[in-house]
Amino acid sequence: MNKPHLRLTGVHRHYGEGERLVRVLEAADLTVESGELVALVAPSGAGKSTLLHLCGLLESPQAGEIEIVGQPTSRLGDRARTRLRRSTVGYVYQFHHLLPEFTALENVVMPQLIAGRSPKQAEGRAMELLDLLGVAQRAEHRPAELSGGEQQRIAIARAAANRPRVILADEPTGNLDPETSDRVFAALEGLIRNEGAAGLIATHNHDLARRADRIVTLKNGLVVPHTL
Ligand SMILES: Nc1ncnc2c1ncn2[C@@H]1O[C@H](COP(=O)(O)OP(=O)(O)OP(=O)(O)O)[C@@H](O)[C@H]1O
Repeated sequence: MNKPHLRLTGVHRHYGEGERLVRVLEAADLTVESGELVALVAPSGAGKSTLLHLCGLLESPQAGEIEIVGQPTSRLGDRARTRLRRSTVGYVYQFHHLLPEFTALENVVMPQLIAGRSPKQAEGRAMELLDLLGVAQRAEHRPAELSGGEQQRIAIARAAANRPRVILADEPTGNLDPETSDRVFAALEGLIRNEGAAGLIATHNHDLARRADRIVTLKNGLVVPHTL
């Protein structure tokens, strides 16, 4: 049975104060179930990155609750938040942020070693993911030796390495050509569905957004259903 792996209830997030006050989210609600892919489409400055940062426990709301796999996070201290984030959330950025001095394989192994997996287990999982994403033959290459699409698929493998229950992606195909965007999106989509993660992907690409189970946008500080 599907369970919500990600749930936001009454979330407020604003920046600045007085004349500089920017209200981004006001009592926003959002639920993403296991294995569900939700596309977030909204104009620049609407608050997509803010919403993803909140879901990924990289920022905190001023009010409201964010639950990850049923665990409320508003009262967690910094260490507990970091632990929960590392064990449950995979984050893919527009620019891959791979470590340049390490190979593709090492980049995917690293977060698993931090999570306490043995090097052998970590390598096995990393190769399985690189294979699934069609970049296994690039395992020993460093990021600078890879194309943009390959780098991004390795970043997806890294985000998925610890079997996160929540996969968040902020414009993951923003700097890729249409064909590569398609492959990268398909890779993310496959992982979310096969591994039963809750997926939230911000994208400006309407064709890709239409492949999601649902599309949402941000309006008057709320997360609302959207049709393209
Ligand atoms: N640290 C901050 N301090 C002040 N204002 C901020 C901060 N972070 C974001 N904002 C403001 O919050 C609003 C939402 O920003 P956000 O980056 O979430 O938008 P976005 O939809 O991701 O935009 P884009 O598509 O251009 O990346 C913007 O008006 C932005 O200026």
